[in-house]
Amino acid sequence: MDKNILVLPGDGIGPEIMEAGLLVLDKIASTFNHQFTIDKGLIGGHAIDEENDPLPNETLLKAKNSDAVLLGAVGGPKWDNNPSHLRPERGLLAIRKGLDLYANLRPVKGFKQLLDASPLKPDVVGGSDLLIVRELTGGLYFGRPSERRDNDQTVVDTLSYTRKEMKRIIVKGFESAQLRNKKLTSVDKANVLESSKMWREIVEAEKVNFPDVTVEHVLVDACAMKLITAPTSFDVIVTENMFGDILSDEASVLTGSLGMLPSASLAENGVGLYEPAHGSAPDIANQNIANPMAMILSIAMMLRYSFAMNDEAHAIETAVEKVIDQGYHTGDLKVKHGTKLSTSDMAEMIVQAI
Ligand SMILES: NC(=O)c1ccc[n+]([C@@H]2O[C@H](COP(=O)([O-])OP(=O)(O)OC[C@H]3O[C@@H](n4cnc5c(N)ncnc54)[C@H](O)[C@@H]3O)[C@@H](O)[C@H]2O)c1
Ligand SMILES: CC(C)[C@H](C(=O)O)[C@@H](O)C(=O)O
Ligand SMILES: [Mg+2]
Repeated sequence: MDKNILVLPGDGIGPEIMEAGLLVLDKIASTFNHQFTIDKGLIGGHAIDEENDPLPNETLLKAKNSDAVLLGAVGGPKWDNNPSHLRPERGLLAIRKGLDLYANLRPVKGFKQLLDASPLKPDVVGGSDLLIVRELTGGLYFGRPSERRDNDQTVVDTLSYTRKEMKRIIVKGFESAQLRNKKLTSVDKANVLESSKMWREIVEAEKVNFPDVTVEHVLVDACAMKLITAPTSFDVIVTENMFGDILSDEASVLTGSLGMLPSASLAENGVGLYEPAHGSAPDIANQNIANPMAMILSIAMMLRYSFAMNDEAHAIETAVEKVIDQGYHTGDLKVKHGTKLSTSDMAEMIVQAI
């Protein structure tokens, strides 16, 4: 198959993990006889430096005309004091909105060999395997007004959702649960927020269409606690944008590192974007020590969700598992035994395992 992929390496460790990921993609192309044509584009801090725009029009156009988009990460201290329209993160929000990527799937899978990399007890973390389905184009991130008032004495951010926006992500949550272990946890703050009350109503209304799925409602604060005390009680979690952002970083602790969490951002019909759940990790950038596995597993998600290449996706996932089983890891995974590898050596090891 021939596919056109837009690659957006971004900032910080973005280019390093992207290079690692593309080595693996190359190996998939040669092994399975596919042609992946790569075009590159600017986003985030680099785009601000070169085009004075965190998401140049050209990048969005290229993304819309591609078969899928791969993104490294954006952001870094260099741009932290920029005015908000010139922050790298704005580029990320704009491409999510521009492609209508409403559904962000973040699988969290604990590997047996990495149990001791988690600060949590092995008997609590063991067997963790859940999916966070996060709404990605609404809520506080996009609500208007979002501004300072009263001579800088008041600030307003708006949490706004349409019924339609909530329904489509909730349905995605149910469908995802149907494809997994048929248990859906809907996370909200319905004891306080009007948006959450409507969210809960929609979940209740939808559940009749998914009779094989068991549904529970959990308040977000309690969910944060349960995620690290009883992680194996979860299968699929569906939640709004900011709750999903926070819970997914928390859930990464189950895997031993944020560097293990891939993600897929999907539209109703259209191009998907694949990126690690982590950021640009400026503290370890340019040292060839970042963990490339979240990026590599995001590429597997691209193969599965955008190209229906299930065997190819499986080949990557199995290779990652094999390399971990052999005791290889990157420095972020604080395991007691095994061999520590650089970013590029880890990629090479995974390539060899395919
Ligand atoms: N999708 C994205 O592009 C994205 C996501 C989150 C944060 N950010 C941005 O990234 C910048 C840094 O944010 P932050 O420090 O809060 O979060 P971060 O995710 O970049 O880093 C948090 C911690 O995890 C470590 N880490 C993250 N990914 C790693 C990897 N692959 N391998 C090894 N260690 C890894 C970092 O070294 C750091 O100690 C900010 O500008 C933020 O806005 C971007
Ligand atoms: C960088 C930031 C805007 C982004 C988010 O909050 O969505 C990040 O934290 C993520 O999880 O992808
Ligand atoms: Mg985040």
